[in-house]
Amino acid sequence: MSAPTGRSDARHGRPDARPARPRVLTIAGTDPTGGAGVAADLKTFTALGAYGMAVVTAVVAQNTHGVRSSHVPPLSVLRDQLAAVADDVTIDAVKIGMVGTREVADEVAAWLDAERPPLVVVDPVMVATSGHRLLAPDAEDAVRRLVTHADVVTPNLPELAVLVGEPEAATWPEALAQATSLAEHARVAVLVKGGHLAGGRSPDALVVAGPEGRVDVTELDAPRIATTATHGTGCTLSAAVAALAPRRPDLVEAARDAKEWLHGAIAAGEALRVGSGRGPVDHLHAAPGLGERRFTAEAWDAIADVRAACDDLPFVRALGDGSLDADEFAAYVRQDALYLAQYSTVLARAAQLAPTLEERAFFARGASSCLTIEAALHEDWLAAHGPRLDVPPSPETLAYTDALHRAAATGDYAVVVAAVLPCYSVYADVGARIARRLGECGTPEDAHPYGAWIATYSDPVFLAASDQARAYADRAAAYVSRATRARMLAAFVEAARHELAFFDQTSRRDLSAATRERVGSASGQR
Ligand SMILES: Nc1ncnc2c1ncn2[C@@H]1O[C@H](COP(=O)(O)OP(=O)(O)OP(=O)(O)O)[C@@H](O)[C@H]1O
Ligand SMILES: Cc1ncc(COP(=O)(O)O)c(N)n1
Repeated sequence: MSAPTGRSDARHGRPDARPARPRVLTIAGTDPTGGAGVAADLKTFTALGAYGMAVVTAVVAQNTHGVRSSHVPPLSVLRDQLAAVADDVTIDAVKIGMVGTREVADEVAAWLDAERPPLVVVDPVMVATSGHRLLAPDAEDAVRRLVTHADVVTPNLPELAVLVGEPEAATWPEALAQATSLAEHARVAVLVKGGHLAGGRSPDALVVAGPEGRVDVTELDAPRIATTATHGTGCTLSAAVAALAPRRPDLVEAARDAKEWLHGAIAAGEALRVGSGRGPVDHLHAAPGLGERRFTAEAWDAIADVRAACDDLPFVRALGDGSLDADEFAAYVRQDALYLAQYSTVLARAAQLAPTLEERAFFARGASSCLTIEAALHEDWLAAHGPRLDVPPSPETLAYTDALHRAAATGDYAVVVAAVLPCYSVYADVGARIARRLGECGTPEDAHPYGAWIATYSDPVFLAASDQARAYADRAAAYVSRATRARMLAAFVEAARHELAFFDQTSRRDLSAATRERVGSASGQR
């Protein structure tokens, strides 16, 4: 089982009242070149769709070559900043970076005790990539205490060694053993970072100690990128976990997405040409640029052939002009009912993975209404228009539902939303054109044999749901890596092609004849 995402919003007692953008606070030091500390954290929050806030613990004169000086303002300055934020703003998550001194660490720990933010990520910053100390040696105990106030701690290998009081791990298994020991003793999830290991991989792992001595280890592996853009990677990863965790079902999903997103940022970092030392990562690598196309606009263009082909299908034409054989229609409806039962479970998965309460509710309602419609199809339409036929799912139905289940199995919300989208949009699109043609012919809906059915295509409630699903897909696509966006597009196109095959199935394999045979043998009438 995965770790919970965090405590409920005890202070405000209204976890459900969270807006779509989590309000995330960083408490950290500065970097005037913008690669690490609060600057990196605020860029990360913004790039990942969170609202960012910052409390400064230390003013650090540093660049891509190293730290020149560091100044920790009087404690009252820290206290006033923390109070100014907490007195006014509901905080959904906190990321803590450089604390610098024992006094700052203890002050922040006391503030966490008083405020109890729903999610706390501690990056136990001790030494910069350049080798300069960012934590006073006598502050290590205070950082160990601070870690016990966190939900997640994100040490690199030297920091992990200090936290557990052992020599630095030389191998990944040693690092995992130390992370397990920290998770068990400090009762905190440990996102241990293997960036300092030698070799071609840069492994991380989320280690969570559960009840009765159980420990869950989720490895998050990635190839090591040959680059100089590694300044601020630790700051960026912990900030990404804080920004994503309020909108992910658990910490595993948040850590996985944070790592994937950071990987893209590291890969794009050198192209920024910032500084001549170890440069920053590109926090904007996955953000939609000005004028960049929405995912659904791109996806819609990618299935232009499918949409045109739908209009030309004999089934769609006959449905539109009312000449469709009633048995053929019944065979289609039966497959639709079988499809909807499966589609419902995939919508339920989307609800489970959805980042916001609003999206969770939307997809859960969708899952529920699929079952209602499916039951109605059985009870009403098939009962009224022919005997109930327990036909198995057709190859087209199976192929479509298998593709949807595969998308659901990725556990990636963005991919699942893309896969379920054609059932909304292609259906609405084809239906709108059939309904328009009906209107142009002057045929009233109630005079058309399938008028009631066609009316469901253009039902305003269904069209609004279709628009909403599109908006959610665009929102999901705005904060994913290019690789995930490509997976979204592939899932969308595949599902759209299955929509086409689904519409075509009765004419293609003459299910109507098979249906007639069954009807004949079942009822002895034809
Ligand atoms: N060259 C690289 N290629 C791919 N991923 C990397 C690379 N270097 C670091 N990472 C990743 O960046 C994150 C930070 O790792 P690292 O172990 O360097 O932490 P850190 O030392 O706290 O970072 P910082 O450089 O900010 O001090 C981890 O997710 C790690 O796997
Ligand atoms: C204010 C601040 N916080 C953290 C780091 C660590 O980042 P890195 O190890 O990449 O230099 C830093 N350099 N400055």
